[in-house]
Amino acid sequence: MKIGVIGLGYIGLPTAIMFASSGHQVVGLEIREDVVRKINSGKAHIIEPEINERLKAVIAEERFYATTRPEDLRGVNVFIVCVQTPLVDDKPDLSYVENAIRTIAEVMDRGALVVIESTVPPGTTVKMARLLETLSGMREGIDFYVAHAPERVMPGRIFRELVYNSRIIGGVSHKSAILAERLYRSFVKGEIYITDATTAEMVKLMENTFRDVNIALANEFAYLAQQYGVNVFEAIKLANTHPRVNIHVPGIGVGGHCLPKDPYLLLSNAKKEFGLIRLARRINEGMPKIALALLFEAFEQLNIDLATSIVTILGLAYKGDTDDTRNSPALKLRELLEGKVLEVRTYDPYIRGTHNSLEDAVKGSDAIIIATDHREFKNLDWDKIGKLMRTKVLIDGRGIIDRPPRGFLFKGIGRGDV
Ligand SMILES: NC(=O)c1ccc[n+]([C@@H]2O[C@H](COP(=O)([O-])OP(=O)(O)OC[C@H]3O[C@@H](n4cnc5c(N)ncnc54)[C@H](O)[C@@H]3O)[C@@H](O)[C@H]2O)c1
Ligand SMILES: CC(=O)N[C@@H]1[C@@H](OP(=O)(O)OP(=O)(O)OC[C@H]2O[C@@H](n3ccc(=O)[nH]c3=O)[C@H](O)[C@@H]2O)O[C@H](CO)[C@@H](O)[C@@H]1O
Repeated sequence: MKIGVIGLGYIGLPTAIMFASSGHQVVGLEIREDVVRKINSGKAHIIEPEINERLKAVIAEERFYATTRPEDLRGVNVFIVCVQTPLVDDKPDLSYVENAIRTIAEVMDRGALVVIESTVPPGTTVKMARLLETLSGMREGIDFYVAHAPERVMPGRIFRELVYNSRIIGGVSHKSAILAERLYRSFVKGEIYITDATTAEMVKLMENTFRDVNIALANEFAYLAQQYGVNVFEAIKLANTHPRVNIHVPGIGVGGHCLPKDPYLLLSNAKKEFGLIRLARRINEGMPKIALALLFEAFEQLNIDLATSIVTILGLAYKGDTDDTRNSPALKLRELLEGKVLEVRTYDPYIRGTHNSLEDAVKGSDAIIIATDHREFKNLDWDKIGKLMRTKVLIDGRGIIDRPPRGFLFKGIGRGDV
């Protein structure tokens, strides 16, 4: 097959590489010129295990290249849409998907298969198929085919999960789903389940909403544990010994491109709702404030003047071992602190523009707030760090410190025991 992948981000680039290494000829269309240049030089612009080796291999075999020119998609049999679907002013911004569809309409031949991998509100894939019909004058299910194949991979494990995860494929027509199933079989070893496009859209959104609501429940438990003098992590470990209980991990918040917006995408086309999903969102969005309250409490206990204090945030990424800062609670925390304290510093080994070294970031600082569970932060030498600080306050927003380090005033989300 000749495949065109539209949007070479966290999902599109690994997907393009995967199809190319499974024997297809792949062209990646990307609007960002800097990204195209970097990719064609054999270097990925995102952090993901194995990505650079795999990218170099498919470029060397001449199975893949990136381009900004839509004309390069002429002659393609399969289009895969992997563009972003963010929220803007609390509403889904589907303009990237729509633009991709308009590009496809200009270059698509009869018989083409169009797969939307981007996460979209229920009803979008059918709407996009109708738009393609209007723009091309051809009929879906007869002249061209449209399916939704939502992506379920977890950053950090993308190349493994692309192969071994099960997939849901929803066709606008049944034939579209069958064609898409055949396509994904070129590398998927997991199950492939076929359904209609709107069900597939809802399944994807339900999965992420399930996770978000469960994290909100864990966060509520953490807040209660703080008041009851309980270590919530110990309590969760014990509760999870029940055969039907699986409480998630509480923390400073829920970031990333997906979980903070997918529950809203799920609600966006509905007229009525019960409110649970929205409440869970509000709880998770409010968690940076809970971490901040712990900091203020600690400063009050030590009589530290907030206005002249220096606070260091460890981690800017939305979760451990990634460089992705989209919707990161650490950014929200920084925003909340700015203007209230004398200086807010950040250190993230994966992110340029933060302090160059941990030592640099903590020297003379009054407090450290752990906002990301990077591997590097799990076994730090707290004695050494403490010696560099002006005042030794440590707030754990990610439950990665089991025993409070000596000499520190330690507080943590869910740590009512300290
Ligand atoms: N990141 C994840 O972990 C993840 C996992 C599963 C599903 N998803 C979903 O997949 C989709 C993509 O997410 P992502 O994280 O890869 O986003 P991303 O922002 O990393 O990548 C999207 C890319 O598409 C490009 N683009 C936008 N419009 C374009 C156009 N018209 N033509 C060519 N290129 C265009 C952008 O420049 C960008 O590089 C979203 O809907 C997301 O919800 C993401
Ligand atoms: C249903 C599901 O599994 N979906 C996954 C999810 O992937 P993700 O990269 O967004 O990763 P998460 O691990 O969910 O983290 C998000 C944020 O929640 C915080 N968190 C997490 C677990 C917890 O118990 N307590 C927390 O506080 C964490 O720190 C981070 O800020 O969406 C992708 C895109 O759709 C999916 O493809 C992928 O399958």
